[in-house]
Amino acid sequence: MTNPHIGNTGVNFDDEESRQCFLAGLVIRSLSIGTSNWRCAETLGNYLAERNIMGIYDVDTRAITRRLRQDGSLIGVLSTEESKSDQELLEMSRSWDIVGIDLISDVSCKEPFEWVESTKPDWDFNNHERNSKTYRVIAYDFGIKHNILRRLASYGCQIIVVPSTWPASETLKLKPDGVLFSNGPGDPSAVPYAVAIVKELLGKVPVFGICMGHQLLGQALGGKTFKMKFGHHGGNHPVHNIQNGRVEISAQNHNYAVDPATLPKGVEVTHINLNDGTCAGLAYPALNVMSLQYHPEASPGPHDSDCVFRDFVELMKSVKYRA
Ligand SMILES: NC(=O)CC[C@H](N)C(=O)O
Repeated sequence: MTNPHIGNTGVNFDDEESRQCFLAGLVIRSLSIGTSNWRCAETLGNYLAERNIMGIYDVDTRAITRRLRQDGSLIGVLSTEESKSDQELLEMSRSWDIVGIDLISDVSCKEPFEWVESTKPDWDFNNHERNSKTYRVIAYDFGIKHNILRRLASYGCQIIVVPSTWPASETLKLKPDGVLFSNGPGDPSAVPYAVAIVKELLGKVPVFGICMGHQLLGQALGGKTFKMKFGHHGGNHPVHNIQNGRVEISAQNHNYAVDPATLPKGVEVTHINLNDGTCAGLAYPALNVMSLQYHPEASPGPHDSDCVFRDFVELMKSVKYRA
């Protein structure tokens, strides 16, 4: 965390975004000595300890951030074994790399399940123009954030979540109006089985990709993804939505991006990250494809991108009534 003071609001369970905390470790500058928030259910320290997640404080995280901005992402090691020599720690760091590793399999659900919960009315920030029709959506879980499912449900979707390896043929048997490819950790080139599923569904049903889902779509359309110097991580990334000319302030968390120069003709770049000009969204109207590189469902920050869920519903609607 770059913010120096962490833990002052504690942790609440309503804000958890997956069935389990998949964090490997947390590095912060200073841990708040007290918690004060009306939603707080537990302190950050206890939350991590109960889940056996390593956390370290009193680290100059801003110095680390400056180093990473200069050199690009680096591998670090966190250990509780004080007996390890510097040499052993260096060897540990060299034994792991994010590139080429399938991080999806461990976090994806193992069986399909139905999702019904929508955003609680008190928290819903955009309940006008709601679609009353119900659209059936199959959501591929590559590490899906629950708020994506809540937002889809709030926009009138009936959702079945399926594992990352769920065959395209089984999805089509469920006669969906649309398919969502979720966010998920790691290198999109390390999961060719997922790209193959996406490819098989292209053109057969409207699809929406978010983050990892967007990268898998990029590859399925014939494009390439690449690892960025240090990625995009934060709640305030400006994005130019080319379709309506607006700038959206968005939440982003990814290390890879789609290289638009590698995409075939007909694929449109719909969104651009204004910090570095990278591709932040795609559309391929001929195949009813749309995708975003960032998190339209993220609600701790601005809600500028929430309307993309309505766009997906509109896409499903237009295909349904054309058929
Ligand atoms: N948030 C995500 O889905 C991350 C996307 C991808 N795995 C990356 O790190 O680039």
